[in-house]
Amino acid sequence: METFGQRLRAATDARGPLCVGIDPHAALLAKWGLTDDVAGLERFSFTVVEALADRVAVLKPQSAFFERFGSRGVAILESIIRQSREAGVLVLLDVKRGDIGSTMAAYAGAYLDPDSSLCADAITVSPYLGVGSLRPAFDAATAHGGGVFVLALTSNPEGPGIQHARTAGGRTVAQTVIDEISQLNRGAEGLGSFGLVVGATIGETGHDLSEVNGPLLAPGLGAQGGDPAGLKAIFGESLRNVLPSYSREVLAAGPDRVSLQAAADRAADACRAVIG
Ligand SMILES: O=c1ccn([C@@H]2O[C@H](COP(=O)(O)O)[C@@H](O)[C@H]2O)c(=O)[nH]1
Repeated sequence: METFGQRLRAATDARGPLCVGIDPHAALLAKWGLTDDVAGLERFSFTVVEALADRVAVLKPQSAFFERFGSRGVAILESIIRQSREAGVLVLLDVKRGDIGSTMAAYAGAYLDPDSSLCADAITVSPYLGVGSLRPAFDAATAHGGGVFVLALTSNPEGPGIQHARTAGGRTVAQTVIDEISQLNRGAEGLGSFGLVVGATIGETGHDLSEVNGPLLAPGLGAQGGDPAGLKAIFGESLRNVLPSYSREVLAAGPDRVSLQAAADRAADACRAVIG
């Protein structure tokens, strides 16, 4: 079975290193001339999938914007995950789950087991209960060829308060997460399937990403002020494993399909110029 890391590498080699987030903000629905309800959510999401599924390496639906419409929103999330995967684009579900191991096993079943209608290629998780508590997600990903991205150095300004704090051993909390994920990718053939989330806004922090050998999701480009030109300072020699991610900056170009595609192409070109 091909691993998630191998599938991601093939996708970025073929289509360029770009992830586009599907974040149906109320403000974007209004900008697109859509109603802030389930019908607007559906039109918005399917338009993005139809415009970009054969163009970008990864689509990243943000679960929160679907959950806010309850079960009918989650049903649309299920549909776009299925349609996107059928169209050949990898789906990273940004759902940021994290809990004690026994509960984490249920989340892993929901998002990484192919028998679930919410199964994606990969998910985001939070290590706040300890990286070890995420073990059921790592095991499910290994069993089913999926991927897991663990929050390490997030793009928001509140992140460093906790992520840069020092543990008893002297390393930062983020470096501890980075090192544990690096261990999981040891011995992987090609790119590992266990990734990290490292914001494109954080600048140079002195964290060592050189041993990760897994994908590095870089959100925060565009709307949050991150710029592809800043990626080298953050990622250094690990630049080749970076998966830059844009949501609002690209989505704001809709609803016209050609404009959405042009915005994604511009973002991909800007990232390719830095990452190669
Ligand atoms: O550190 C993080 C982790 C996740 N995100 C998510 O990415 C998108 C960013 O959207 P933009 O419109 O491009 O700002 C959003 O879904 C966040 O929840 C992040 O921004 N930072």
